Amino acid sequence: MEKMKVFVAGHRGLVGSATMLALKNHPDFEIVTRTHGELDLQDRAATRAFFMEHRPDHVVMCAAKVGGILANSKLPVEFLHDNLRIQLNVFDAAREARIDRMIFLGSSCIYPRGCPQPIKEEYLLTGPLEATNRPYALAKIAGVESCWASNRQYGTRYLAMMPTNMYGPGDNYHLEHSHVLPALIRRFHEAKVTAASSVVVWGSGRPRREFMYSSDLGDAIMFLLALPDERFAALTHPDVAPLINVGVGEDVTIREVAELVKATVGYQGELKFDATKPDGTPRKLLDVGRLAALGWKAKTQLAAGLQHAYEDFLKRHAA
Ligand SMILES: NC(=O)C1=CN([C@@H]2O[C@H](COP(=O)(O)OP(=O)(O)OC[C@H]3O[C@@H](n4cnc5c(N)ncnc54)[C@H](OP(=O)(O)O)[C@@H]3O)[C@@H](O)[C@H]2O)C=CC1
Ligand SMILES: C[C@H]1O[C@H](OP(=O)(O)OP(=O)(O)OC[C@H]2O[C@@H](n3cnc4c(=O)[nH]c(N)nc43)[C@H](O)[C@@H]2O)[C@@H](O)[C@@H](O)C1=O
Repeated sequence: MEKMKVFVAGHRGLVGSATMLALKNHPDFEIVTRTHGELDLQDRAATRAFFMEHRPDHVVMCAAKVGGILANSKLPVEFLHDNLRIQLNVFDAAREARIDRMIFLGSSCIYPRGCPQPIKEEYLLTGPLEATNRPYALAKIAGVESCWASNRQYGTRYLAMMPTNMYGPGDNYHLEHSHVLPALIRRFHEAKVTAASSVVVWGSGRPRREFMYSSDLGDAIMFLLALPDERFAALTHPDVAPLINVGVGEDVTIREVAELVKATVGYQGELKFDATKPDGTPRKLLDVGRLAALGWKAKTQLAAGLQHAYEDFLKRHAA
């Protein structure tokens, strides 16, 4: 059987590297990658040339401008425009190169701030968005519509996956710009090393988040890539929004997860909540029934995932 050529865009990021790990030894796939330095997806002509030359059978679109709550709040123009530009270039090039299948990565923040929980795919565009990440969410919603419009107009099979908050090996551990878990892993670790008496946790500690270990997302992407054609086609039928949630099905408060990170790192001091920092959306627990009905479920428990993530942090940053 001929191998399926898959372009993993953003293969060195948190999600892209987990996707690479899941695909690596699969005999049915030939993987194509380009680093950001080799191919800037904001460069329209270069993106087009790459797609026309390589004509992959499938694209896994993990390349994006990504960051935590503060990065999103401070750089709204970049989070909107960079993501829109990358997406327009990739979707247009994919159309010209007649790419039939794509998995586009969105995020659970595309759903309305106040929507019922757990969040079903059909709640998209039923209410106002959370202000701290509205520009990013709007870019991602445009990506969902690009998938759907292309499926309707050109008969493609483009699917948008909406993952919950991710963490795992190779995460961004920047103290200001990263997501909550890598930031807390680093802050608790540094507090342990310096014997600091307390660690700052942003916001009130009351928001709830659902956290998924990145290798589980790699596994879910692999599962969808390997679905038989007719089952993948059912998810991308032009009459249905091509949207599928991916998460673990349960959430915790930020205070609870901070306590878990503290225990994982082995820090003995106190937590101090910084109310000057934004809480963001109060809750965004995904309904993962659609993916479960296909036969996929996340495997990694939060405590075990945090342990692996901390070990990875130690290896990369604290040697
Ligand atoms: N992390 C999370 O909690 C979540 C992530 N997601 C989604 O998953 C996807 C991947 O996120 P994640 O892996 O965390 O993000 P990362 O920031 O870890 O990785 C993003 C990747 O995209 C690459 N990239 C960025 N801009 C360009 C560009 N102009 N041209 C080429 N490559 C580019 C980056 O390369 P470089 O670093 O060299 O710039 C990097 O390899 C995103 O779509 C995100 O929305 C969804 C939900 C949660
Ligand atoms: C994946 C997702 O990620 C972002 O949305 P978010 O879920 O709000 O992400 P976050 O991880 O930054 O924060 C989660 C919660 O945690 C609290 N918190 C405590 N202490 C720290 C801390 O030290 N750093 C950070 N970043 N947050 C902290 C923080 O105040 C908030 O209440 C968007 O990019 C969005 O677009 C998106 O898709």
